[in-house]
Amino acid sequence: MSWGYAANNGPDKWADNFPIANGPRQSPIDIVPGEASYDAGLKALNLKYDPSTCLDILNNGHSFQVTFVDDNDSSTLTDGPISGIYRLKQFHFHWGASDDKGSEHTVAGTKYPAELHLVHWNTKYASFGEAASQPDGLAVVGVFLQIGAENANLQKVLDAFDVIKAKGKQTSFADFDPATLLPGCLDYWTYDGSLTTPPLLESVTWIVCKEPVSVSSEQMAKFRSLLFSAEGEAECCMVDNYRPPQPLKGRAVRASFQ
Ligand SMILES: NS(=O)(=O)c1c2ccccc2cc2ccccc12
Ligand SMILES: [Zn+2]
Repeated sequence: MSWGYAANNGPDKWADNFPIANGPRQSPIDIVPGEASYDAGLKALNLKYDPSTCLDILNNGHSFQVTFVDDNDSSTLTDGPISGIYRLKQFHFHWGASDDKGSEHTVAGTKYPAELHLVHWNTKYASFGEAASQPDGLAVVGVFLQIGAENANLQKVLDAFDVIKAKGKQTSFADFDPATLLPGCLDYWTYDGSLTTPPLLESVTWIVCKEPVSVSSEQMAKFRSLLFSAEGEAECCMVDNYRPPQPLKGRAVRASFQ
């Protein structure tokens, strides 16, 4: 039985096969703005993405992801809370069965309907896979989605869903600029954490933007048209693919803004 988000293989069961699920730096967390400490030493995020590195879009059975060519420094994250150069590998989302839940991080208990994750790896390591096992190997930028106006940039991604409805489906996806999914203001909270899905490796510097971007309720319905299940299996809607907040265990959450 592989991991998932159902009652029999979901977040409460992950520790059975991945004991790190109860580790000291697990993600996501509830971010309490009043308890975050402003750090004047934190630099502004420097995200430089090249749309020509966009490769394909895949339904991996847990979410969908847009993958990028990462054999050069065309699409990178630098500055912010990290040192060195981190390359963009993929982005994906987490969302709920209804608009009142879906994000992984929460803000003083507030859940957003969805959360975007832009996954980057530290080029001091030879590959993504090697970086994923290092405490400073990965950096994920999280962006909350809130219900509002239709997001025309996001729509380009949603328009590809019809051909990746089932688990394992993949199609080419070119010339997409993920920077168009970022909020205008890049103020952020940052803390040391983990992948929010098995293997839950504690190798992620989390960078969570304070400002959400908009998504319409109709667009949220489109997210929910994807399937966890593969072709030929009983159809299972891809919804509620989020891990709930985990214990902070003494970690500091820093803010790049006052
Ligand atoms: N939710 S997540 O960003 O932790 C995450 C990854 C994070 C770092 C590296 C690889 C990751 C792959 C994921 C694949 C599916 C869902 C979340 C994933
Ligand atoms: Zn994620």
